[in-house]
Amino acid sequence: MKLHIDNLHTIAHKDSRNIIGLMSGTSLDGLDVAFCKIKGNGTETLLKVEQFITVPYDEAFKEKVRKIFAKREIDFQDLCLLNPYIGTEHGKMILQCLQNWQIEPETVDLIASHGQTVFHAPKKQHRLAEFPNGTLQIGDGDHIAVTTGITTVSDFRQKHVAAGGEGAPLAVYGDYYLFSKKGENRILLNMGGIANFTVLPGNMDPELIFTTDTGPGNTLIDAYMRRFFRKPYDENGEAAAKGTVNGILLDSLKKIPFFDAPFPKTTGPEVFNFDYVENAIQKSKLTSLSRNDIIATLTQLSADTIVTSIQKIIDSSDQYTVYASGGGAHNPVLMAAIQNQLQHCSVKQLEVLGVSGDAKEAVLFAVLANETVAGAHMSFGSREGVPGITMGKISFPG
Ligand SMILES: Nc1ncnc2c1ncn2[C@@H]1O[C@H](COP(=O)(O)OP(=O)(O)OP(=O)(O)O)[C@@H](O)[C@H]1O
Ligand SMILES: CC(=O)N[C@H]1[C@@H]2OC[C@@H](O2)[C@@H](O)[C@@H]1O[C@H](C)C(=O)O
Repeated sequence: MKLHIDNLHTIAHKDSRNIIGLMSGTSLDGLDVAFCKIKGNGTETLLKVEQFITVPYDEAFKEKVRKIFAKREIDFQDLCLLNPYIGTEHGKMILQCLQNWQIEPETVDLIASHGQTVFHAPKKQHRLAEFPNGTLQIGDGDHIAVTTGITTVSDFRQKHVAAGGEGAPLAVYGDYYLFSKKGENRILLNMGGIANFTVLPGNMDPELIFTTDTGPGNTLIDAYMRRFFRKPYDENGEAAAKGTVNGILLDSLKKIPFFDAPFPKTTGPEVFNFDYVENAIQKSKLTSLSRNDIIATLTQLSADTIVTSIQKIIDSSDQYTVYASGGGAHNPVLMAAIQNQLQHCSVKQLEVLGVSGDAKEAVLFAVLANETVAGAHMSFGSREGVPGITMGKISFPG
């Protein structure tokens, strides 16, 4: 019975660990799989991303998840069944990736699985005094471990909540360990379904790092593209570029409690969804607005709320470099709208730091699992939203 613990002990003491990081984000585009070699831990972490792929979800898979995704009312059986189903499917996808990459499963030390967020309910959003922050990720780790035969670390967000956080953003830990640079003030901006950023001051003081979600990244654009253009997203911002931003709709979209709530804060498609946009359109009496104008306005909303959030946090006299990642970094209209408003910052792609912006979140979970097995205690001081903890639950395959 000691066997698994002995194995884990060996992994913890290895010079270099092979860890597969997995992320299935709010965009539901697919499973991001990053095969990483990681040495050291904490600020001494050395990372090499050996392989990366997004395994696309087929429509049937997406439909199954959408039945319960970010919904207040669901069929409880769907939730119960999807938890093992997603875990097993993710396990099978990993085995296929390993086969394609000609990597023997036995050489993988750990899988680090985020799972699929199905509901995110921070206290600031649910406002039920007797309940804490809540967040739920499914795609059970035991099923991944048994399917692949590889020890799996999963369900990272619960510890963050237990330690007083909202369960997100967790990127801040990976950002600090991998991308902090003495002498350069950095902002790591990720634009997935939801956008978030981490402020990494050039003095490396962990007490001064900061992170928050800002609101929509691509989730609203995607929802509108799906409904009206029958496309999964606005490829290269083409629809946005053909439209004109409507100021009245933009103002109406900004009038929700999330944008007035104090930082740090987190959110999800429970708030930023099709109905929220429809309500704003109805309230502004703009029902005949062209579809391209709506996409242009939604793109501007993402840019404005990202920029406003950054401006509220950093000192305008400080120079920052912004490193953008996530699918939104591929949208030139969104990127230009951000750069135009952040004149004193230079906005670059994360790739210039040697890590693919698409792989960043999957890599993050590999780094977090590395901390779970080999990390020492890190203190981030009293900064809200960044408790000094390790995260994740360990599932043995046998
Ligand atoms: N070429 C492109 N042009 C415009 N948008 C793009 C492009 N490529 C990807 N995207 C956008 O990026 C989205 C996927 O981003 P990403 O994979 O970072 O999100 P996610 O990880 O699912 O979300 P989150 O980080 O919120 O959990 C797509 O749904 C699309 O909106
Ligand atoms: C609850 C949840 O899944 N949140 C995601 C989501 O997607 C982006 C943003 O909202 C972020 O806060 C988080 O993911 C990243 C990986 C994070 O925790 O940093």
